[in-house]
Amino acid sequence: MSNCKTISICNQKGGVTKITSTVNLGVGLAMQGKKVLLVDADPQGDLTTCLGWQDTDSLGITLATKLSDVMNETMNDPISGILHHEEGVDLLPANLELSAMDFNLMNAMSRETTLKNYLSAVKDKYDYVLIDCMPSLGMITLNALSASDGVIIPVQAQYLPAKGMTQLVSTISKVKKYINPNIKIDGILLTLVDNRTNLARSTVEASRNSFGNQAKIYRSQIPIAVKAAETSSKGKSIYAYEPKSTVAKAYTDFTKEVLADGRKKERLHASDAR
Ligand SMILES: Nc1ncnc2c1ncn2[C@@H]1O[C@H](COP(=O)(O)OP(=O)(O)OP(=O)(O)O)[C@@H](O)[C@H]1O
Repeated sequence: MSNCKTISICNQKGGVTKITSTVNLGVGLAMQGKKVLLVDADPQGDLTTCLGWQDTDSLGITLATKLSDVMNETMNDPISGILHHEEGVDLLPANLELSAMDFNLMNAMSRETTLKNYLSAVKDKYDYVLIDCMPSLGMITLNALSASDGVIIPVQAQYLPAKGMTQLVSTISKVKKYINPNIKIDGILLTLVDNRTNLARSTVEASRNSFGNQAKIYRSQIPIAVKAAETSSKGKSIYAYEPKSTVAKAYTDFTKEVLADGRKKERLHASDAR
């Protein structure tokens, strides 16, 4: 059995730092010696451009290619087309071709598990697969959830998207019931936190109160900072761009929490096996 853990970074609300968190968690895990594959599951290809591949249209092989290969049973080399970033993470990129897949998957034999089937061919090469989900709950996101052991939900602390969260939690519950019994919400990551004001502090507290019963809220919070916003145009993680920043420190702490969850799971498996 593969020891790889697959995590979807998911929230159907846009602009909550899904991409930034995927990059910095991924590179953070790689810095701790883990082998990491990032999967861009958004046709906008923003994770791909954020990591430095600006011209996404020129990419010959993307996630769309891999999903088509699974559907048409034409997969020859699952690893081909995976890109290597200089900070030690691999990337399965995306571009606009992925937008057609939401429709194409509708008619596929195992439409919800096509991505899972692809990942099963590459998982043994990685410790973590992180899937950056698009801000909607369509077929591609359903495929991401069906392939995942865990979900991390970045939430902008200043807003209380209670309704959106309810929808997402209910979708994850349905995926668990009908498709993927192993999935669990690993936790909620409070992002874009501005701790300088009383209002911000009280909204973080309110977020804890309103989401705390749905899932764990990570102790680490990602502060709002211009330097973090700048990384998306630099093709780098925050550790390479501004290693001493509060955001780099916050993502390092968050990475440690994610690793600690992984170790807890390993211990549980080991004691189950005894
Ligand atoms: N800690 C931060 N402080 C300030 N700005 C940030 C921070 N992290 C990310 N940003 C900026 O916030 C915006 C949204 O971040 P990001 O693109 O990661 O969100 P997203 O949820 O993936 O968006 P989308 O839903 O469009 O895919 C980007 O412009 C990004 O550069």
